[in-house]
Amino acid sequence: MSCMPVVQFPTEMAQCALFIEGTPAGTLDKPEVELLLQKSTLSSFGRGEKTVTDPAYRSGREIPATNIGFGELEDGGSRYSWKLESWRRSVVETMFPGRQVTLKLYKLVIYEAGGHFDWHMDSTHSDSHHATLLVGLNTSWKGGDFILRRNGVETRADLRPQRTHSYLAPDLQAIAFYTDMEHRVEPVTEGVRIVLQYDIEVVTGTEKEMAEEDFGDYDWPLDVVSTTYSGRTKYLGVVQATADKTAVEEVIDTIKRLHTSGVGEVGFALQHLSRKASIRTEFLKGSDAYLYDRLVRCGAFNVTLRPVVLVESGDDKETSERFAYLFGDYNYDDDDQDRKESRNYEKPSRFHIPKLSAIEKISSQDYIEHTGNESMLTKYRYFGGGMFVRPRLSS
Ligand SMILES: O=C(O)CCC(=O)C(=O)O
Ligand SMILES: [Fe+2]
Repeated sequence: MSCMPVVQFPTEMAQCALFIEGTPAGTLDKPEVELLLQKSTLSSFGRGEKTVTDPAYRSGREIPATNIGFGELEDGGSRYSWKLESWRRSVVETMFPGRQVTLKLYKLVIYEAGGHFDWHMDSTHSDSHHATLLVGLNTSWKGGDFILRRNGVETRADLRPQRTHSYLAPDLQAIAFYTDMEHRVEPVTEGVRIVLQYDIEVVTGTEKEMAEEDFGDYDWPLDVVSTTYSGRTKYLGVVQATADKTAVEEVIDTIKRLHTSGVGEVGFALQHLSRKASIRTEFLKGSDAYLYDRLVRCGAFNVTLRPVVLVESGDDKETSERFAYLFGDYNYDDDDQDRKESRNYEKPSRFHIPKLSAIEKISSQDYIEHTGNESMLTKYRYFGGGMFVRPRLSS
């Protein structure tokens, strides 16, 4: 098992003060609901390249990050920054081991009775934005469960504060998930549901080196992740959909066998979707990151990542076969710079992709129509990637 696509964790009630446009609006454990409602605007969402409002699809209100401030009620220390750092660590340990990540507040969302948000993947706000963190504030509501879906497996999460012991104050609930996880918010039937939403960004290159100098080394080896995670997760369905060690060893053996039998290159689809520009080793997630790591570490392979496109062989959904081709090789405008630069890269043959693959998902009309919080320019849309494995020539 490796880095997890979703993690839920409790976080102690924080008494840090909340400000909206500079006006005190209570604390995270006692927000001024009326004021928050007053300061909020109707939420829209992305429908392809357009941003629209449609209460049948999404009904809710929001306050953008630029209008939100945090402070301390009590003297000493910086409670909000401590909270933020503890959330960040929880996310790194479980979802991005060995990476440096930052949390950026995106907005505060409010759902009153009737409020809901139908299935979507979150729109991404930069090439390094790879996951979302939600923290439910201490208000009371009924309904409004948060449902995640991956490979057809649905998991339910409740962001209402929860008590671990009758004599303790309830904990706030946080949940983080990769942006390409489909999710929805069920209708709230009573009360008001208020959630802080953060973009989780993966820091790379020189930015990363600077951050490491500042904060020391927070990197955790992949193998501790399963231990860290097992105490926390309820998401068995999702866990099973990620790679396990045995499966990875089998994949390695199979690739070696294919290479020995004369196959020059073995290609397969990445499990996780991202922007085309984010199909890079430093942004690999979940089982993709784990598998890549194993393939490279075993020393026998050269591994490349490429954007791929899905092509179906026939009109009939049941009998047609799905193949992936390198982006640019199949009736596509050949303006992809990466590809031009890799002219000496020999074309791999097309490869099969399984029925439930993520790449198939983004080809569906449903996905094209719903792109999260806002519209997505075509170049920023979710894209499928492929991992291509050649034998490493021994010198
Ligand atoms: O309110 C929530 O739990 C999350 C809402 C959501 O999915 C979104 O705003 O993208
Ligand atoms: Fe979302």
